[in-house]
Amino acid sequence: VADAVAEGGKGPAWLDSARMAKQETDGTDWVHDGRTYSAQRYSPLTQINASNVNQLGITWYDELDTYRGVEATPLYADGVIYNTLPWNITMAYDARTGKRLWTYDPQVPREFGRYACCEPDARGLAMWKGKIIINTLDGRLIALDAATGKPVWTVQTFEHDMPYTITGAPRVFDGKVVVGNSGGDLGVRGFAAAYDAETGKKLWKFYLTPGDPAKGPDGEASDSVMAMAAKTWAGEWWKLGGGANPWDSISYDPKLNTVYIGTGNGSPLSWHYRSQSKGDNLFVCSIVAVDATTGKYKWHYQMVPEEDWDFTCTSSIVSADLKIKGRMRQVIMQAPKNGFYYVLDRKTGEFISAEKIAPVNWALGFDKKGRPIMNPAAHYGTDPVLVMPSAGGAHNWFPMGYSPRTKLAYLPTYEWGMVYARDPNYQAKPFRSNSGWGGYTGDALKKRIALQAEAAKMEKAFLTAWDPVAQKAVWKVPLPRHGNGGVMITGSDLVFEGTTKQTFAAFDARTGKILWEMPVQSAPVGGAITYMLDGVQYIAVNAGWGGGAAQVERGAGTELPRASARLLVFKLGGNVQLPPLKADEKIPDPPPVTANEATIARGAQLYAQTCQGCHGQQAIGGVRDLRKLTRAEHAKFNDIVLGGISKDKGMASFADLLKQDEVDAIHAYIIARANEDWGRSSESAAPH
Ligand SMILES: O=C(O)c1cc(C(=O)O)c2c(n1)C(=O)C(=O)c1cc(C(=O)O)[nH]c1-2
Ligand SMILES: [Ca+2]
Repeated sequence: VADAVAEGGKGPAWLDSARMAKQETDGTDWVHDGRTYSAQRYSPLTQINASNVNQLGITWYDELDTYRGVEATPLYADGVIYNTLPWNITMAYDARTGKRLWTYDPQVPREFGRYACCEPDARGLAMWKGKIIINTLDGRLIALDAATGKPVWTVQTFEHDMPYTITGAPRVFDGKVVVGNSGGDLGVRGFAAAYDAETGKKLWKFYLTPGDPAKGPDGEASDSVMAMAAKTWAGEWWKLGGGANPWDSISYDPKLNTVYIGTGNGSPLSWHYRSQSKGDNLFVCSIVAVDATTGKYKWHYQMVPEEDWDFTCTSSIVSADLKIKGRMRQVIMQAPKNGFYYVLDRKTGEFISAEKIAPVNWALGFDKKGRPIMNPAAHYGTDPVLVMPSAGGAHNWFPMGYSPRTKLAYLPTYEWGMVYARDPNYQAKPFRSNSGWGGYTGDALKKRIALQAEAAKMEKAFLTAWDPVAQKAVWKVPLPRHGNGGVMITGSDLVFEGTTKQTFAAFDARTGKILWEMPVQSAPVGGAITYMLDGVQYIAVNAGWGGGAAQVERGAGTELPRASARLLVFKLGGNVQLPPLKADEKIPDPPPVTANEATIARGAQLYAQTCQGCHGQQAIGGVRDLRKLTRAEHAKFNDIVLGGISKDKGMASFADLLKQDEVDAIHAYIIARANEDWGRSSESAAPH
């Protein structure tokens, strides 16, 4: 890459602290997940603006050859775009031509796909001093030579004694790579760890739930902090690990030398089964601040004590300096799944304010210290309860942004509720989905269906502009359905977002007026980036619908026919057309239903626990719509599920998890679903 040489001639993607600091005012590059350490996803570039954005068009695109969700925010430096896909397949592009310079496939063993709740996604990558740094679903952290894509060092960040995965981006903070992990919905012990970006040497590890007290200090967690946390738990929580996985946002303040770790739900998800309905369960659904050098605890703020709903405080953690009540405050802001927008002092962790971004009923308000006043009625028993928002979140991982010009935050919001009840027959199973929910029958099932129908009536989705000082929405643009993408904001006051209409759009940051919108055949869900090359401003985004929101849409039968994922690059006057969308494949003649109803019902339950993460609720859509299996594929069902013959396509054998009669029940369920929807195309499938 002849001209891909940074200032100082140190080679491509030569990012160091000095160049990182320059990003604050210089919009040429996009070198960090959230662009700068403040993670505002704001670029000062103004060449593309309200007067010309209607001329924006595609200048090149690349076929990414996957129907899985592409959630990554790409990076750009020195004429090269870096991108990462499901299974952590990573590539570099010549940004002038769109030609791939290298592709690195870390060969993630496909059986790890089953431990990813919401597809084997990768939300991003990092760079440091000529290296591109990725993590992998199976827990490796790999530094690649930015020029060649060849590994320079590799470390393993966890053992495989529990079903850990990684989907979040690694971040480099002044030479330290900080990584989190996932698995809170299955049962693991969440932690964050830091490594030296140049050598891969481990620097620190911070556990986010306490371990088995009988085992004493585990050598890596701070004893006094873990002792404090252990007091907030009951029972034998450590058996499933406790959860609190930092599966998305981890942020940093260089001046305070502080890393902010956003943590997820507990394992199991039900507070009753996790901790006997006792205690706050630190550090579940919290932001934990640690010293960047040592990993030592500084402070924490727990957004959801007594977590019971798969609320998650892993969403974007954005820093800004705000004038609040006449005083400049250094804050961090987060809109986690739980429906509130939080503003905290990033030095002390002091709670400044929180306000609802969507209907909420699990909390009734906040006390003086910022502890939520819990609504006891939202803690469900075996009788179903409608809780707002839902496990999908009023705002999930879709990147939030903040403009220092408009002083507004921008984020996709979602109004909905979900019916929760405890499964009376729950048995913890390692390496499986462990919610402790469901198992409804009889009257409980009837009540659940009625309550969920009520919740469906209030379903709304928006792009929301939020004033974090006044704590109120300034404008909201209604969008169809859940799962709208992350945002990117420019110095010309444009907000870019991918929508569930399968468009990429620009909004006026001050009014929400839509200024430009282009159909792109798949909803871009991750964050877009913008950069300057040869005096021209470009915008790049992955259009690859998928992830947790897509599962819900599939279950509701509202997923649109779409193209395989693409990296799209736009500029003013770009005039490249996408090829026409292929006609939707109809459900072919399925084998007849021969199983009895009980077997099909059992198959439905096993399907929900084991298959729907990739193949969609109700067997609709997903990476392969199983209603569309051919007769020949049906005949090979066992060889695929137990024999692993489709391993190369990402479908590893489930022989260690499923017995023959279970596979037969799942197969019976899929055949029943195919017969129900036979002759329809995916978008017209009836919801159940
Ligand atoms: O508790 C966890 O460890 C965990 C992990 C992940 C993940 O890694 O993708 C998600 C969630 N939880 C989750 O609750 C959730 O809603 C979710 C959505 C998505 C996605 O990629 O769309 N991932 C995850
Ligand atoms: Ca979760």
